[in-house]
Amino acid sequence: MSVETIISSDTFVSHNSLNKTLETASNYLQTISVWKTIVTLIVIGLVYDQVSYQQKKGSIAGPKYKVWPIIGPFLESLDPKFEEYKAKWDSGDLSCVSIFHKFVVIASSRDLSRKIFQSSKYVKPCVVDVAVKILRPSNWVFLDGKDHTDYRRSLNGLFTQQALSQYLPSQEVVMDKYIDHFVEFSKKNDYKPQVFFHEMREIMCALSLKAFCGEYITEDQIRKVADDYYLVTAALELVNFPIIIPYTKTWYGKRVADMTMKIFEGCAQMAKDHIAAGGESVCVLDAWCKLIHDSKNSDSDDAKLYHREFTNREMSEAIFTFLFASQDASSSLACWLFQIVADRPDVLAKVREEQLAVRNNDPTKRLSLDMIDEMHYTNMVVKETLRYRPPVIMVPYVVKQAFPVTPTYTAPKGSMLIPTLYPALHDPEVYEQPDEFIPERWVEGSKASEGKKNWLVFGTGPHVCLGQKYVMMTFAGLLGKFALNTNWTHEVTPLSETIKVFATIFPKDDLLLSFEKRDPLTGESIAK
Ligand code: HEM
Repeated sequence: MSVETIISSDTFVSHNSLNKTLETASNYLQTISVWKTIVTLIVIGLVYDQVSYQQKKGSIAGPKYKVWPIIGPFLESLDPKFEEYKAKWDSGDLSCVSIFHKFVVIASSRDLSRKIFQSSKYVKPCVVDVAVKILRPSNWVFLDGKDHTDYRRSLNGLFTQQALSQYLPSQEVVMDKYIDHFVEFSKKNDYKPQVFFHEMREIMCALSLKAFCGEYITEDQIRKVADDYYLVTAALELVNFPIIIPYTKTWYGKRVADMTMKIFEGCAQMAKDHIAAGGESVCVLDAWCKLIHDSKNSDSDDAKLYHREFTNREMSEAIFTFLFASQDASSSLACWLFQIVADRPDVLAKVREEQLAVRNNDPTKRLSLDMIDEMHYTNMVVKETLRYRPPVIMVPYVVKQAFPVTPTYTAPKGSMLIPTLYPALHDPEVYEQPDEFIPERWVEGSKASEGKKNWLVFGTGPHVCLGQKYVMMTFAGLLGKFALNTNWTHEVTPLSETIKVFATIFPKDDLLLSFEKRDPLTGESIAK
């Protein structure tokens, strides 16, 4: 047989077998049904999902496998439980969970949390997709890096001691109004304790709106925003549909946000006119317009921040972020503060004693920043409430580029990285008996007051809370006035100390209270 014959017969044989193979494959392909293809794709998807999870998880704590493929613990995340979060924090300094395609890393030690807050090169605040639509893409809160730092500098001036003291008189008017309202509300229920969760949200909203917009916002507008604002919170929950479909939560939320920003736009114009006419500054919008106005005659670096036009729309968007940032956290603090103090008559007695002392026994004396600075014990009570029940327990950030969080773990780009606040604020090394409420732990020079690294209530780093001084001032003033002018009772239920997570944290029984008017000098309840 010639070489050619061998080659050609071999070729013939291989052609023959190739044809057979193709035929068999084609027959096979014809026999497999669509569902088999789907099953195969699903299996590939599941395997990919598990492998990708293992790769991202590396050595940190977390479920060995995604127990619920693809969705992960999505169903649990719809109804988050504080105890489940706590178990997660206790499972390791870094732990993880994967929901759908989102890989989430949770940092629960003080130092890792601080590191994340301060690593703006690697992370930025994580906002739910729909937030951009509700708060609008042009909103300053979505700025990052230097743009964010510069914008923040222009807002810092609105929350200095001097600026805050201007807002206090109109805030005090709101406090007086709500003292009467809480008493009236209680009277209608024969002074039997009833749910005060909604009333606390309302007073917080009214206080903020007065501080932000002063007299430019009407009582009706305040009531409307206070009534509807919860729809914005619901629309911005971590788990929500990213597209706005009519008559869904996000649609209602956007409507309320637009309505509120429209009101703020009008207020911004009124503030501009008022300051241009030489008017006094009494609210955040005034203070902002005044800074812009005064900067015209200066070339300092700070003044240059205001050398451009701030449109009414831009100002309204910023004011909306203040309301958005403050409403849930402040309502949470208000609920815990009124509950905790009512349950501890010794604490309330000390607050009352101090309140009379700082007013030289004249309970009609109006609030001032100097007076609030003298309320050492009252301030400690507010601070201890923030430590004991920090309104914000975690702050979600997103990883911009692979982030070596520890020498052995790098958080992948695109993952969610969550520094926690609660564990640092319950660290037994800094706070003895961390689960006890002890205002005295904050006396000057104490371990707690020196442990500044643990004080993460307001975050730290470039995004640290803009309103922290405002919070301390408002709550010391508020607690003082209620302590002097009302006797309030709290009905303790088995759920009072159980923590409910709704963006921030609240007592699970929604806070059952009743208020009576009190004579500030004798302590007697005033005629019903
Ligand atoms: C008890 C009340 C409050 C608590 C516990 C609280 C807590 C926080 C926390 C934890 C952050 C994130 C910080 C970070 O990422 O490092 C934050 C950010 C912020 N807070 Fe507050 N906050 C409160 C009230 C307020 C109020 C009353 C305002 C405004 C008047 C406000 C304005 C802001 C703003 C604008 C940011 C974002 C800052 C930025 O991205 O640069 N907060 N807050």
